[in-house]
Amino acid sequence: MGTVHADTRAGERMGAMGGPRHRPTAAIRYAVRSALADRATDDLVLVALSGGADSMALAAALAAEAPVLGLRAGAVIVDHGLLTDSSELARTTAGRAAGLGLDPVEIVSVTVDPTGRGVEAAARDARYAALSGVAERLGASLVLLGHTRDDQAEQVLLGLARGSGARSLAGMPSVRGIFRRPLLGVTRGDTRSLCEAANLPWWDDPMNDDPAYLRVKARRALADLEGDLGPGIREALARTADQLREDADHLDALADAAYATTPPSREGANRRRRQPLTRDLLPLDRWVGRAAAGRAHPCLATAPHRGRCAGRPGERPAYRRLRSTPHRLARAGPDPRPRRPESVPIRGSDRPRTRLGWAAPPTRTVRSRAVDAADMGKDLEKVLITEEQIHAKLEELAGEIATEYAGKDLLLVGVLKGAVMVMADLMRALPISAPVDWMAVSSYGSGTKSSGVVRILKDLDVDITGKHVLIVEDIVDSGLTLSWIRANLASRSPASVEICTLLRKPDAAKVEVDVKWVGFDIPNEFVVGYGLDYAEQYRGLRQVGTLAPHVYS
Ligand SMILES: O=P(O)(O)OC[C@H]1O[C@H](OP(=O)(O)OP(=O)(O)O)[C@H](O)[C@@H]1O
Ligand code: HPA
Repeated sequence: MGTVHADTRAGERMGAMGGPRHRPTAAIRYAVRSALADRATDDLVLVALSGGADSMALAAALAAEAPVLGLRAGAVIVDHGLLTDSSELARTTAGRAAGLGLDPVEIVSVTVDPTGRGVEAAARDARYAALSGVAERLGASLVLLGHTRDDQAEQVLLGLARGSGARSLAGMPSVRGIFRRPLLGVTRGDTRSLCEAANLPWWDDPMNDDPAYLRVKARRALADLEGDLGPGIREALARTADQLREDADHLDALADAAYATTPPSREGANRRRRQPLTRDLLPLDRWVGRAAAGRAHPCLATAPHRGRCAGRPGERPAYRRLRSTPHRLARAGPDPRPRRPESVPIRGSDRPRTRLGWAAPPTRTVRSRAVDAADMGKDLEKVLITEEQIHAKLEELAGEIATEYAGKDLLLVGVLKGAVMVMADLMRALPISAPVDWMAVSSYGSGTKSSGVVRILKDLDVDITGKHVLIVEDIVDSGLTLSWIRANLASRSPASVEICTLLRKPDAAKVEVDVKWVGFDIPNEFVVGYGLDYAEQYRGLRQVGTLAPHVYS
């Protein structure tokens, strides 16, 4: 890496740039000024400089605009080492950048390893990594890239040829992380024109003429198309990219919203298939993601499905591909792989798992069998809270709750299934009458890990706008469920949202939840009874306790 310092001729160069009456110069300077408008005084902005006309014009505009906006401006030249004279070219370009008044100017040498993906992709990855690295080291807040409308048109054409959906037709975004592309609205002709007006030399990368590269092929194809279809083709393709980007963003936003309200896919592919498409569609990319990890029905683990998910973080599979998934499942029939045994092994943990991934006492296997009611008590190792204690506590809480909500429009919201007992007894203890509604939720978590993101399995039947909502729960353990539910309900414009829980494990808290009424704080042990289950058993116990080791063996 080398550093070249600025010379003092920058002002002269700027004066020679063509001035406001030179249309391409004005357009490029305006584009750069707009891209910098949100920067704070003294921010450092870098330009990624290849030495070609596009990036030289961008560098000149940055050098002219930055001082006006109170910003610092520098340049980074990435030497890909792909040409024999690449280091000399890099040095020359650095000298030109310094001549524009950019400071600092840095050259970064990268190694391009094309194995398995081609030179273009490997060079791009190496370049972006190098640019990010320099920006971070220098504390730059932005890196400007010199892609023009012509590059955008080529990008869209390449996306069209790939046939891979809206996101790839959306072309290059003008903003991605620290990178900005201010010149997407100007043409390659404009950048050359600015360079000529400013008497700025540039060099043409011979790789830009090598038909071995896809981009060069696209450039030539576009030139042909322009001949046949008229000169507006580049602009039209770039406009298509803008429109499709908005569409793709909107679909992503719809997908996120749908995730928040669609039932989960716990029970497997066959059940999911029966759900209506509208609700089913967007969570299907979760299925496709599972396919990538080999966990879903094997018919989903095909290359296209995998390919759309794996290795492209942040990109969703195309709508059409998702839409085909239920049909694939329907055609493929049941999963041919051996089914899980009836017993459910407890993976990766010595505690049973809930929907949010917490665990319980030493455990190997849970038999999914009915437990004789008479045996339930025998399966307890220790009773932590007796039936009498529970009822006394609920009477006490009910009194406080009645005082708090006297004369108010109260709605009790129970969280299925564990809260059934608490709700039933609390309602009967309440001296006021209040309607009740239920929610059922499930975590997005996979395996024994929870993301803490919850999905609604069953939503409330009623609108809670203006109502005082009291969430009634059996237990607050990690707090993840309740903090999510509370935030979700709070977003529906109720008059208030409070929580009442019979049990709380202060030592298990992963997030702080403000619980207004707590029956008992208990130690961080796995408990059952009074609505709380272990593998769906023991909910009917009248007391709360811990299970004996023989249950887990
Ligand atoms: O504080 P957290 O770690 O989020 O755990 C609390 C949640 O766990 C229990 O539900 P569970 O997932 O066992 O479902 P269930 O009510 O159907 O038994 C309980 O009813 C809470 O909703
Ligand atoms: N037991 C049963 N269900 C639970 C628990 C527990 O300790 N914590 C959260 N859900």
